[in-house]
Amino acid sequence: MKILIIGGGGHARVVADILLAMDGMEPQGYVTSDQAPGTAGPLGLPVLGGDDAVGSIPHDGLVVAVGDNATRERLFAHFAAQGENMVNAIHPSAILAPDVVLGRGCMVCPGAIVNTGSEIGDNVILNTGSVTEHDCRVGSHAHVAPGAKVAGAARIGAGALVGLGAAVLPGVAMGDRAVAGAGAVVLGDVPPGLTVVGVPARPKT
Ligand SMILES: CC(=O)SCCNC(=O)CCNC(=O)[C@H](O)C(C)(C)COP(=O)(O)OP(=O)(O)OC[C@H]1O[C@@H](n2cnc3c(N)ncnc32)[C@H](O)[C@@H]1OP(=O)(O)O
Repeated sequence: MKILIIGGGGHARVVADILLAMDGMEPQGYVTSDQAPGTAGPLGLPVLGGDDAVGSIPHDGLVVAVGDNATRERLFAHFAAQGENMVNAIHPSAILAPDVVLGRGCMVCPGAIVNTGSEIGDNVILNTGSVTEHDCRVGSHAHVAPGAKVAGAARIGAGALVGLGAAVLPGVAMGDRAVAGAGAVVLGDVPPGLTVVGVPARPKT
């Protein structure tokens, strides 16, 4: 499948690396206006042009490769509304239990683990070495950052961020667009939009 990578930053480079490691995926290059079309991009893939170029480049699907949740959500909605095939980029070293339900346009990075009974929405990032335990629900456009751990039956709301190395305890619910800062240990539910930090996690002042 010929795949376009929407974005041109570090996150896009990681998506490119994942697609290159997958069987049957042929990443075509980066869709970004930050560099001139035709420029050689990272990992030997070209810069194809800005978002307007997508319609004129032959492809079978695309991945929105932007780390910021709100921007990724906006771009996902834009391209999904145009009928694009939003494909999942799943590194071969990631481990997903056979019954995991994965949405569209997700990125599952090297070493990420998703255990049995979990349901992952659309456009979610499960970053390097993250653990999403059994029976979790991860809402669309959320991000479980590198090394973060989400314990059994926890709920991660749409557009929420579980920061680098953070831990969310069993059954805890993080609301939509809530943020657990890097290293936080989240013991109780977090209201939508609230940022918590520290051990134990408390609202950021
Ligand atoms: C491949 C990749 O790289 S994926 C990267 C994924 N990204 C992440 O995991 C980043 C997670 N983000 C964080 O942890 C951020 O620090 C946030 C979102 C919690 C806060 O960011 P900001 O709102 O910019 O906060 P800011 O840096 O201004 O700090 C505000 C206060 O919170 C404290 N603080 C910030 N982050 C943390 C944290 N993770 N743990 C404890 N305290 C923190 C600061 O020390 C500061 O305290 P002070 O006012 O007493 O000096």
